[in-house]
Amino acid sequence: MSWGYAEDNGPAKWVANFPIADGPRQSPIDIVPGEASYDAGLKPLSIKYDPSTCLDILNNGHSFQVTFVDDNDSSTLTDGPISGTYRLKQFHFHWGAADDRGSEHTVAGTKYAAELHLVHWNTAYPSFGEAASKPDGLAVVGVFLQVGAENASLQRLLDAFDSIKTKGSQTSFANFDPSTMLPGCLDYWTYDGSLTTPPLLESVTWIVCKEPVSVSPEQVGLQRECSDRLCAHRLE
Ligand SMILES: COc1ccc(N2C[C@H](O)c3cc(S(N)(=O)=O)sc3S2(=O)=O)cc1
Ligand SMILES: [Zn+2]
Repeated sequence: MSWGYAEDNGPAKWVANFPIADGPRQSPIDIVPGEASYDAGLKPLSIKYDPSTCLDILNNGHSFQVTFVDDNDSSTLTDGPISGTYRLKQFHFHWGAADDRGSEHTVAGTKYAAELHLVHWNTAYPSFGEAASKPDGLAVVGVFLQVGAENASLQRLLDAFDSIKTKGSQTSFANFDPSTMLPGCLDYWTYDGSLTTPPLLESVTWIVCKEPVSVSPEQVGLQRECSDRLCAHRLE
């Protein structure tokens, strides 16, 4: 039985096959702004994405993932809490069955409708796979999505979701600039954590943006409808 989000293979069961689930730096966490310490040594994030590195969009059975060419430094994350250069590998979303839940991180207990994860790997290591097992190997930028105005950038993704209905399917997806999905203000919370799904590796420097971006109720509905199909395929 592969991992998923159902009763018999969901997060409470992952520790059976991935004992690191009981590790010291597991994500997600509840971010309590009042308890966060201000670090004047932290720099602003420096994000430079090249839309021509956008490759394809795939339905991996748990989410929709947009993958990027990462054989050069065209799309990178630098500064912020990290040192060196991290390359964008992919981004994906987490959402739930209703508008009041879906995000993985919470802010003083508040869940958002969805959460975008932009996954980057440290070029100090030879490859993504190598970096993924190192404590400073990955850096994931998290952006909360809250229900409100329509998000034009997201709409282009949702239109593409229609053509990858079955689990494991993918389709080419070119010239998408993920920085169009970032909030205007890039203030962030940061902590050392892990992948939020198996293999749950404790190799992620989390960088969670304080400002959410908006999605319309219809857009969340569409994503949820797609995810229901994903759920259906999950049960396959
Ligand atoms: C062998 O090492 C591996 C390392 C990573 C992965 N991935 C799959 C994970 O599900 C996963 C979870 C991510 S999240 N929600 O941003 O914390 S990012 C990510 S992944 O695509 O990098 C696969 C193999
Ligand atoms: Zn994620």
